[in-house]
Amino acid sequence: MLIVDDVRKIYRVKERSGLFRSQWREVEAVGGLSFHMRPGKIIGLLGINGAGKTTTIKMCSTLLEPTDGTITVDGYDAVREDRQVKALVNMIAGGERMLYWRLTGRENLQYFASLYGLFGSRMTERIDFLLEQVGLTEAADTPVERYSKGMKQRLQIARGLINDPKYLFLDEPTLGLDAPIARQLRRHVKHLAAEQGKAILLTSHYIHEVEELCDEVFIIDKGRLIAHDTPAALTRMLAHGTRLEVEIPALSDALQRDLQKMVTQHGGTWHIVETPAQSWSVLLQSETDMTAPLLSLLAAHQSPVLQLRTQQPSLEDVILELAERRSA
Ligand SMILES: Nc1ncnc2c1ncn2[C@@H]1O[C@H](COP(=O)(O)OP(=O)(O)OP(=O)(O)O)[C@@H](O)[C@H]1O
Repeated sequence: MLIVDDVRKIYRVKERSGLFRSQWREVEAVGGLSFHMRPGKIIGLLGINGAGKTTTIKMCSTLLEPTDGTITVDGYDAVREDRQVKALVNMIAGGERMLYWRLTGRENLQYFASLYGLFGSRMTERIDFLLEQVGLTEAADTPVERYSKGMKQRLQIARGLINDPKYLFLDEPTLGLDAPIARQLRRHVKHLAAEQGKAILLTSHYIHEVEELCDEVFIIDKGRLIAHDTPAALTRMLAHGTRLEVEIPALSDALQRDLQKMVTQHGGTWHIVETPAQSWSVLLQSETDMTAPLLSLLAAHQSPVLQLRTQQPSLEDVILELAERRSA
């Protein structure tokens, strides 16, 4: 298990305070964060304001030392026993950092393998296996500068798996990827956890991605934990109300007046979302379910219902609600 226990990180930043003077200012990037990573589980780290996600990942992967608190990985201390910890962890960042463009995919992997002390036939076997796993066997000997975005991202995955880490950190892994490639990558991440038992920590600005992949979500604001649960429980706990979208062929003044009356009685709101040719689409929001009164109102106006959809609140609504509360 990877255990982050009450970890703080303070950066010291030098700032000019006059023409010839400068002074040090402290920035608390992470302030007393605790969580666990377990085999086969994917946890999501979602941030609100300058949350400290990247700093946390860097501390867990031994690239930065915490100012306070401890990180232990299978019993090894991430600061004192960083060599043992390095063998157990790895990080995959989105974008195109960390790859050497002039080298081929295989050469890139050979370089990173050598950093982990892998040489000879063990290295060749591992690289062949990973190239196969990410579907780059054919392109293995092509320079990376000729790879597409999706191929570079798959090579990043192979790079992050070179030491067969038990704990894997994915920092914005789908950043800038086209939808089909991002979907393929999400499938791969699920597979790594479910089939290979990797413990995965994911940060992403795409909240639907976190919702789809993560067993648990930690929401942090300015380096502090403000909510932690499964995506479903967080959604139930925080996002209130229901949304109804109804499509009708006509929206008379009389119907608009009665709709307004009904919505006011339920303490809700309504507005027209789109007006495709020959129909009207209306979105209604309230704390209580308005389906039954809406249908009887439409029946009273002899208005056919072309479509009726109920939208449940999403994790995205939860994050927006939390962000609003915290800036209020
Ligand atoms: N090297 C550094 N020196 C000083 N301050 C830093 C440094 N790195 C990060 N910070 C500050 O620490 C805070 C947390 O930064 P961090 O990059 O960890 O957050 P993040 O959640 O990953 O942000 P984002 O989602 O914008 O990438 C921010 O206020 C940032 O300005």
